[in-house]
Amino acid sequence: MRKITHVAAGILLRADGSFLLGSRPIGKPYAGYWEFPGGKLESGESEITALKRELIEEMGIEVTAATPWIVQSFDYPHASVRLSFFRVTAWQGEITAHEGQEFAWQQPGKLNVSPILPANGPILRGLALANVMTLSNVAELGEDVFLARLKQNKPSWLILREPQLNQDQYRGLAERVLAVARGQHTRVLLHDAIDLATQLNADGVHLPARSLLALQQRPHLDWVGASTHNAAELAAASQLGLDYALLGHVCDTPSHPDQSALGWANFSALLALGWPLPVYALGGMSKNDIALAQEHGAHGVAIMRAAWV
Ligand SMILES: Nc1nc2c([nH]c(=O)n2[C@@H]2O[C@H](COP(=O)(O)OP(=O)(O)OP(=O)(O)O)[C@@H](O)[C@H]2O)c(=O)[nH]1
Ligand SMILES: [Mg+2]
Repeated sequence: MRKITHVAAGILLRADGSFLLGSRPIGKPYAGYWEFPGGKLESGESEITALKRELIEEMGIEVTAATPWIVQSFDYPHASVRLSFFRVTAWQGEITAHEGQEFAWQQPGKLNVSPILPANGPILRGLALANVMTLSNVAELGEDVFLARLKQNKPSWLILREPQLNQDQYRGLAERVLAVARGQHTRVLLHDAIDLATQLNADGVHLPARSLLALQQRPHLDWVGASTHNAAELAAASQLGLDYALLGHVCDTPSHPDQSALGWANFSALLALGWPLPVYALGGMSKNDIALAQEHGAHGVAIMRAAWV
């Protein structure tokens, strides 16, 4: 087996959602390619320590707030790398090119520099995901109130999960929700309905764990995510190349009174295994929990009840 090179890289984020790429200096493998600043762990170093050291060395900034995000493994001709990406939201000092590299702030989905390092494709996709994933709640609100709140709140991502409805009822609801969503930039993921999502040209599908485990390959839809509860399900979602996972439930929630909560310690221990896809904390979450969830390695929070009040 090839030796694995451990790398820590930082995604510097600004409040407007833009992130920083740097060009690889002349003389290194893939010179001129764009990457996230960072570099190899020295022996005995942790990922976060390496990240802080590399960003001082390469660009003269001191990281003051960073949370673990995703872990991507990739085989290059010259090396097998395991890249631990951090979201860096605060730093001190002026960004300065210490190695003759160039820097460019970029918006998710609108890159104006190229080429990007081959391992970084999924990372750029993940950056287009909002830090809140919203789950519908027609079951409790009724359809009229739900549709009114959907127009009012305009969530950027919506999972339409209504297991109490039969197929015909769900299809009717999906058509009405999509009609609203298209006018207001809400992306809609249908729940456990790959064929329907394709027929209605929805933005994607969200799979419950049992469907995730039964799938052999990623459905051909733009966005595909899944609900997970443990390492085996996270591994299945990773292997299929899904775009995100929900992991929970983290705290007790009225929707699953019979299942015991993971708690934050188990949640972060599961995420510390290192997954190549962004993971949302699910179960008893509200927007106030975003920072806490990110400190525990999440991309953000998945919210049901609290999203519609
Ligand atoms: N820094 C960084 N490295 C990446 C990214 N994506 C990616 O595949 N890599 C790979 O990770 C490996 C290590 O990165 P590096 O060349 O920055 O390491 P370093 O700063 O310690 O460089 P040095 O060994 O010349 O001092 C390279 O094989 C590089 O191709 C990325 O986004 N950022
Ligand atoms: Mg480097």
